[in-house]
Amino acid sequence: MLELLPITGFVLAGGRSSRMGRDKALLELDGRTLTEIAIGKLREFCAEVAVAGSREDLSGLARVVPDLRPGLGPAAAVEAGLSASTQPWALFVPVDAPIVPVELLQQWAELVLRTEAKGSYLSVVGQVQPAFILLRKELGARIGEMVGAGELRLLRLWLRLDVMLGPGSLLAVEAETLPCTRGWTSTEVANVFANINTPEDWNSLATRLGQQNQ
Ligand SMILES: Nc1nc2c(ncn2[C@@H]2O[C@H](COP(=O)(O)OP(=O)(O)OP(=O)(O)O)[C@@H](O)[C@H]2O)c(=O)[nH]1
Repeated sequence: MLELLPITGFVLAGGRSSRMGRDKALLELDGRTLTEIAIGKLREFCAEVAVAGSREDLSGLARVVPDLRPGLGPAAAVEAGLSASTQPWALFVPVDAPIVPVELLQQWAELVLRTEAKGSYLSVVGQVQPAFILLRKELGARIGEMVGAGELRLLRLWLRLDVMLGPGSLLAVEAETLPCTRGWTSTEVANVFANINTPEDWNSLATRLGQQNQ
């Protein structure tokens, strides 16, 4: 069994799922919802696991932390999560990226927690994955100010935070450099981050996994 890290792991499970046309958090793969799949991964290495979103319907699965500013997107969920975290670090993963390997998340977190960094984001062949977020809890107030000032796009939030905290404070980790992706092509690495936004994305994932869409 892996050692649990001092992290509250949040599954980002709010949002409108408008492109999908049905609630992405409740889609099922192999008899488990995407929320259950994400929670299961975080439980393997995070000391606490919670759902970020105004989702009382998911409260049977884990502690639910409602958005402080509902309807404003994932940045507002990050604000709420940092404030509610019981651990010194908070990790956020989107519910709609169900095939990201747990080893990748865990190896990323272990690497970051060994550094002095204040936070980290993952990147894949030069592309930032803005919804995979690891931040020290102490950044909650600053993030709250930024979100309160209308900075709701995660990518812009990262850029501003980078400037505000100074060089080296945020660690960009390339997923290709983690031990668990050794020997993978860059396409294979990028593929595991593919998130599910539309029925077409969902069907092609199900086809790829050789499973029946439910
Ligand atoms: N807690 C919370 N999570 C959100 C919110 N908006 C999006 N998310 C989550 O963030 C991740 C990425 O969401 P998107 O696909 O960009 O947005 P979405 O609203 O779910 O879907 P669309 O309506 O199709 O854009 C998913 O895991 C969502 O569940 C929000 O307002 N609150």
